[in-house]
Amino acid sequence: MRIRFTKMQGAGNDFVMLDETRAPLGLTTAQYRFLADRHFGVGADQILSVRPSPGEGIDFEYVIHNADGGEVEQCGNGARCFVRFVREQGLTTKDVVKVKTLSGVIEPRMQADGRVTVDMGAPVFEPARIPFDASGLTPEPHGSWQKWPLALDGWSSSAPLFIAALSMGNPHAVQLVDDVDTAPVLETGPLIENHPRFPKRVNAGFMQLVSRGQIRLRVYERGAGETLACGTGACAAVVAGIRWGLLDTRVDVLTRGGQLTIEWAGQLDAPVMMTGPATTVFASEIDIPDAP
Ligand SMILES: N[C@@H](CCC[C@H](N)C(=O)O)C(=O)O
Repeated sequence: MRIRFTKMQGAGNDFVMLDETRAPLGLTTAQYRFLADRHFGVGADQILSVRPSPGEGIDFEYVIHNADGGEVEQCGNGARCFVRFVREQGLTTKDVVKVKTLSGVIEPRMQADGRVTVDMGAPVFEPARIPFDASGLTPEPHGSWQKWPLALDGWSSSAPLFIAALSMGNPHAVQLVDDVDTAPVLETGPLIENHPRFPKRVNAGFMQLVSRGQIRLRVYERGAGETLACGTGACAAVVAGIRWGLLDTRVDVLTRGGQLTIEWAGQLDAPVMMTGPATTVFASEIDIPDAP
């Protein structure tokens, strides 16, 4: 089957965008994996399939697949690319587009400077809703909140790991590190991602404080490995930093692929606002192997 796609990136987190507004492509897990493959396919961290309106005043629906082919609930950088994609494809002329995702309805908004702002909704802290199995763990107080101890089997360091566990529609474990350049992201990232206390696996964030208004961040993403930026990961890190009393309500997040700005007022039900770039790289067609 030959399909048309658009390659996009947001702060270096890259996407294959598929227009399924006229007809579903019906791709299998193996075909998503093929598209994401950097040697045999197009290459991407995630694949976003844009589908028609599900009604109720919502403009579109989209589904997100990680590079490993698994479907996921939410994607911050993808949400910004989505709004640029539907406008460039002539699917809408709106500046604010309502889209249904697996974790709820979000509203990306085009800004006059070309960046996109997304209301990512309120963070979720209840362990069962992340989901995070906190049974038998005693959290340590930190700022107005807490951090959870996490034992990492298979990691040699004797230093205990303390994390913030929260959901931005998808699960995140955020830890503070002295220096993101020397943090063991590639070594411990897979151990955290697959930790048995996270039954749906987790995105592992490594946050370095620069000031109360700036952090550096690396994220080892569930189902994709380390990416150049993770939008929901940036939201999760800033929320954790604010609740820990370390950050102000507006924070610039420096990732290896670019800068995002995250704002959160601090009330538990307040939405997290994310602003950042979204860029089209190229559009083309590709033959994809028949299913499995
Ligand atoms: N890159 C994304 C997050 C994509 C999904 C994530 N890997 C997960 O499995 O939850 C972002 O920008 O938020």
